[in-house]
Amino acid sequence: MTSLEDLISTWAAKFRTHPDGSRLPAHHAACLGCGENNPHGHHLRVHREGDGVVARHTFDERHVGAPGIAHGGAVAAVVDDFYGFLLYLTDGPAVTRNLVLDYLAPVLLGVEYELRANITRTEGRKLFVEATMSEVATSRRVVCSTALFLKVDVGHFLQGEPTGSFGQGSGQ
Ligand SMILES: CCCCCCCCCCCCCC(=O)SCCNC(=O)CCNC(=O)[C@H](O)C(C)(C)COP(=O)(O)OP(=O)(O)OC[C@H]1O[C@@H](n2cnc3c(N)ncnc32)[C@H](O)[C@@H]1OP(=O)(O)O
Repeated sequence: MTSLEDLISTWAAKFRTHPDGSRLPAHHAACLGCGENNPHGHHLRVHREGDGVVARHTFDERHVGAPGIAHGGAVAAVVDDFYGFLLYLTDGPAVTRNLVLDYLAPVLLGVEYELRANITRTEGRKLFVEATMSEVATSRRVVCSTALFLKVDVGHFLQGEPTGSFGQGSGQ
């Protein structure tokens, strides 16, 4: 199994190295939002677009809240993880301190949505970010969000105990 220290060394190398239009790497292979090896995960595929990030995502029966409608917590998880890709365009890791979502309309299962996010401003350790989620077919906006990320050093990530599948796979 890959150690957390190994993961940290590969993750730190991912900052500021991505050409415009390129696919951004997963946070790690077991990540709930984007990891290829997480059977409960959302398997987000995110690209850089200028100073922002963009992705398309479809929720399925694993994410159901009301019948046919994505659970609000699942939507928040996707938006939170999606923000985590903006960090690759900065100079180091940060974590979510504050996450705000406006659920403007139900997010429907089986419907494709486009997510977009960008950094609105930075103040020292603080990264203020915003995101939207819109239905691809109609451009109807269903979620808008703001969040505050705080830069941390890599020691922050040594607070947890890695579990069995942590770190396996390419993380792409
Ligand atoms: C490299 C390794 C990688 C490994 C894999 C990575 C995967 C990544 C996956 C990513 C997945 C997606 C992402 C995820 O899911 S990240 C997972 C979810 N997030 C967390 O677990 C974070 C938990 N929280 C903490 O650990 C601490 O609270 C942190 C470290 C964040 C800050 O604790 P710290 O003690 O350091 O900070 P502070 O309390 O002095 O505050 C600092 C400053 O901030 C200001 N402030 C606070 N709140 C607000 C507010 N609401 N509006 C405006 N300002 C606010 C505050 O006044 C102060 O300002 P100033 O007085 O300095 O001016």
